Amino acid sequence: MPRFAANLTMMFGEFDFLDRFAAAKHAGFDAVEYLFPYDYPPEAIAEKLHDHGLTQALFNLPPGDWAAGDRGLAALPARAEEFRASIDTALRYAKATGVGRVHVMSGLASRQDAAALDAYRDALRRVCDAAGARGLDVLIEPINTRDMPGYFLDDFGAAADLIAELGLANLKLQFDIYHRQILHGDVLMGLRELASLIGHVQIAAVPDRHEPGTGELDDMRVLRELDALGYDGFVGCEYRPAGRTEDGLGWLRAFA
Ligand SMILES: O=C(O)C(=O)[C@H](O)CO
Ligand SMILES: [Mg+2]
Repeated sequence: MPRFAANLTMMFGEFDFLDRFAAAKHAGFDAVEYLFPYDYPPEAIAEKLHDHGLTQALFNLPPGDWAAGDRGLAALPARAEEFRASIDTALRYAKATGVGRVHVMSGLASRQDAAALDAYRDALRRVCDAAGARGLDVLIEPINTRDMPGYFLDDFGAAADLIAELGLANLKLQFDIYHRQILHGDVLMGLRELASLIGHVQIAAVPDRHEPGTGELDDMRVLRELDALGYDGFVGCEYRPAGRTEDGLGWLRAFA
């Protein structure tokens, strides 16, 4: 049975970030994820997790300067030093929060650019090595280029090929159902074919990224498929609630 994690970057926006932990617990979640914890000291996050009995499911490595347009550093040869420093930062937060996996964003680059591809391979080897020594998995996530134009990793097949090529035991696929449907469709077959590579799943309705069950896919059927495949990892609820977060949780209560 998948375990659901509230994505505190997108959900519970009615509250300040540090108050979203309590709100998620109150709404029935036992786990949380978010994009970045770095605006807050690791101890502050750890305290919230502890106080509310929450498991940290996932967060991302620092992505560079998000406000200036960075969307990760891993495939950017000119930012290799910054990427190395970002691993140390993420691992400090990993230690404090007890998270079991971190997502590495590739950045904006072309996969046809040999230097970018080399930088990406090097970056993944490096982060998998450092994270693996602490028992953590590293995730890569194909992201659709309507939401993130120019994103390097915009193809599930390319992600699977890279994981196979690199052969790193703790490198896994972050299967975001929303991105998969926009990029390729064929969601159930994608889950079946890639099941052995999947280290984390996220869900949102397509195309508006609202609550599951409000878009073009039968999200309940997708979740049942995950269950049938024996997936017992986290499903991050990475959607923007159409209204108050709490009012839109009927889909979750219906599934659980
Ligand atoms: O956008 C997503 O789907 C993600 O999961 C990334 O972590 C951030 O863009
Ligand atoms: Mg995602």
